[in-house]
Amino acid sequence: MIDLRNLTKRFESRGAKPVVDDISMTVEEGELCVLLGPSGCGKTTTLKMINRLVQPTSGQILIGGADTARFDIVELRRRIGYAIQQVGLFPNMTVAENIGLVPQMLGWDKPRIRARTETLLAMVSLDPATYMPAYPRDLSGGQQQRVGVARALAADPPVMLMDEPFGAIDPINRTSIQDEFRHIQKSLRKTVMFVSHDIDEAMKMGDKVAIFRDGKIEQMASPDELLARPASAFVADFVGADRALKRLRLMRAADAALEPARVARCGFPSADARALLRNHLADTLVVLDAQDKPVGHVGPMELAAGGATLDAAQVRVLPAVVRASDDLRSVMSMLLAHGASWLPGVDADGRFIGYVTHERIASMARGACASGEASPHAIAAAPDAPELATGAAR
Ligand SMILES: Nc1ncnc2c1ncn2[C@@H]1O[C@H](COP(=O)(O)OP(=O)(O)OP(=O)(O)O)[C@@H](O)[C@H]1O
Repeated sequence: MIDLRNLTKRFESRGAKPVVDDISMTVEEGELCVLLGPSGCGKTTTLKMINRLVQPTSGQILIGGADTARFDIVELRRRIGYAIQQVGLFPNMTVAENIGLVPQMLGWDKPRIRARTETLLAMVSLDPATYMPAYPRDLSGGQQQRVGVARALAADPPVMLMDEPFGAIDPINRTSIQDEFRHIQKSLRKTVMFVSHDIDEAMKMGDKVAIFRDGKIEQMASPDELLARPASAFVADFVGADRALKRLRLMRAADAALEPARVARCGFPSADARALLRNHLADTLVVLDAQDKPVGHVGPMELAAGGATLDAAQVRVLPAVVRASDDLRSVMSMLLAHGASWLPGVDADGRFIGYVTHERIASMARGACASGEASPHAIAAAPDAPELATGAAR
């Protein structure tokens, strides 16, 4: 846990006005907190006070409940991993030597350092055999930043400070390293303070986001809370006019899927299928195969044109399916691309989990439907609805 209490920093050259002004905040163990705000608002200075690259003017910094002012500075820095945009790899050392530096200072033996270096390189998706003997000049900017992250993790510090660590990476590689780092951070339960300029990065990475303004914290909250309820005009402005769309990125198709029982299968009585449509005030049924995977859909017209039971020839092709883990912004974009008002959601095995509709997503973006609440158009099955597909309902 990182606990900042009434932390203030004044630089003499900057006069009486503090650049960090009496801030208090707590980052719980295993949490990643992003410091976000305009240039010059004191984010980096806050970070640097934690590992004492900058000496606080006043206030307290506690790590794991202990006041860091009492720690020996070398010991303090060994306990805190630090990754910065400029990376700062030593050019005359190999990648392995760069990563092994702190473990070596801690007196680890060579086999342990080698094993750790191999694990960390694999973790950041760099092949250990190829990259351990390489020099920083042999690597791209993005690869250097990956090594920088591996080095910050080397001695397994409980706390990590990261200052725009992915800032120099192109957007495509940045997305993948953000995903990888978030996965590593969650699985290793590192407590991380992460400075960013990038609102999308902050919303994606942070358990909490602290919005800084002129050395003060304007609002600290979860990404969803910040987007849904910005505490001030400054925060609303900062998170952007498209905050409803940004919120959609934080939500998954699984949270939006509705009416998993509104389904049919080939061979089912057409009269029952029509009754199911009536009872749900719906104009379509997803048709499932024996494994509960969507194979198409039918509406009243197909049912009217067919015989007594539903036949494969009546089933219309689905334009696409949505995976449960897809974020709702991507789903919205799929709906628009296909000109569809809904698409079937499927789980990791391809089994139907429900309808993901345009209306439901719009309603979630507005915040009208917290997950779990019924959407206004979700009409529950009437008690006399035929039990066409109990096997598919979940
Ligand atoms: N050593 C220093 N001496 C004097 N002023 C400094 C020093 N370090 C930082 N500052 C000033 O303190 C203010 C806050 O700087 P800081 O680097 O913490 O901001 P930031 O929010 O991290 O900005 P950015 O996003 O641009 O990195 C700035 O106005 C900066 O010029």
